[in-house]
Amino acid sequence: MTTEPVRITVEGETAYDVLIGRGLLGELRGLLGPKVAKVLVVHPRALRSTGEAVRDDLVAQGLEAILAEVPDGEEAKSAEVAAFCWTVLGQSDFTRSDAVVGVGGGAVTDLAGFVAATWLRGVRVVQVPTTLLAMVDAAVGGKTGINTAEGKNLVGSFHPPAGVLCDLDALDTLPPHDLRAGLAEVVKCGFIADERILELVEADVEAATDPHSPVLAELVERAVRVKARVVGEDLKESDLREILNYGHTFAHAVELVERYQWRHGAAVSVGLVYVAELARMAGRLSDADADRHRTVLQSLGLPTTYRGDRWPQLLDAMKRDKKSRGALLRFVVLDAVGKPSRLEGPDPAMLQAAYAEISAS
Ligand SMILES: NC(=O)c1ccc[n+]([C@@H]2O[C@H](COP(=O)([O-])OP(=O)(O)OC[C@H]3O[C@@H](n4cnc5c(N)ncnc54)[C@H](O)[C@@H]3O)[C@@H](O)[C@H]2O)c1
Ligand SMILES: O=C(O)C(=O)C[C@@H](O)[C@H](O)[C@H](O)COP(=O)(O)O
Ligand SMILES: [Zn+2]
Repeated sequence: MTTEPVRITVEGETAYDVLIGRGLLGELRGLLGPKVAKVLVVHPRALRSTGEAVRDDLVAQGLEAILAEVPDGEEAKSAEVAAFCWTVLGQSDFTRSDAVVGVGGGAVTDLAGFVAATWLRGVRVVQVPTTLLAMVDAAVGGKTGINTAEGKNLVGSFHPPAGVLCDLDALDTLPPHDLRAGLAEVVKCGFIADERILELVEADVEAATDPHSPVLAELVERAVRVKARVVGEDLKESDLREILNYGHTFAHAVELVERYQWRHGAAVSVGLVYVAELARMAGRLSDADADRHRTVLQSLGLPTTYRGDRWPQLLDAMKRDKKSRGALLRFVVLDAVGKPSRLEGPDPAMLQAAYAEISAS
């Protein structure tokens, strides 16, 4: 069913719209802009038919559209896959007036954004996120990138999209564990900036995890509004944008140690509990607010503990977090719900003690 979409504008040097609704494919041509003649549609293997539907729709509107099928999940975020996309663009003579469309989860939108940012030093990209996580977070805000052997998102660029289409119909085929993974980023937004998100989850967890419920639609809208406000003010993460990285210092370390076999959202869930424990130990966060992290995330079926025998590897990975400055580890912490701040250079013993608090026995 097609309904009038919610439109959220992300401000900045080149403002763009995030559309949230159902049956939105018809909006894609408009977001691509009038000058575009050729489009590269990047999609994961699992979404071949969705990629083909997008391509056929663009062709029917007189554009030349070419598919680039990439691996599912985190495997798409590699230099090799980016190089494959550059080859397709080169062999198809893509110029600066052409565009890339990313159709998929956050891994694909990160890759597609990176390919668009680097091709001819930057062409337009429109994102069509198909996971909850990509709708509320990855596809919005212009952080693009790929992984290297040493860590997550270590190569990338800030390249805002020309538009984002969050078609909630895509969630119908999303496995429940992927829906939960997306909710971890929604909950993150609740803790850093919009307590109503936490209240909605606490009031009705069934509705929060039902892709057809108006509660989930409201959660998507609220999370996108948080992200849009933050990136609209600080695209390049000079300060404010760091709050979107809440829980991610530990989360990215878990993803690397687990060789990306954990979903990003699941790792974020554990990372949120870790950093809440750290803030509690540093005397910054109350017991009640720290406990609330565990309770809300557990109620959604998200992990809140991690194996207890990986400290050296986790610490090593955390040192390469982008918020680090030289040898100084920096964390986004909360002083209270909705009051993010920073914890710089915490005592190594406290870092390890917080790990002990979340370690599975
Ligand atoms: N750039 C940012 O600001 C930002 C923000 C948050 C996360 N991320 C990145 O996003 C990635 C995680 O994204 P994700 O959680 O969407 O995972 P994902 O992209 O790995 O997708 C998960 C799986 O779901 C499949 N899939 C996608 N849509 C589907 C659908 N509608 N139905 C059925 N299957 C579907 C994919 O093919 C994949 O196998 C990570 O790499 C993370 O670093 C980036
Ligand atoms: O948009 C941001 O800024 C974020 O930090 C959002 C995060 O949820 C996201 O996982 C992001 O990709 C992390 O970026 P990184 O700079 O830590 O690699
Ligand atoms: Zn994230």
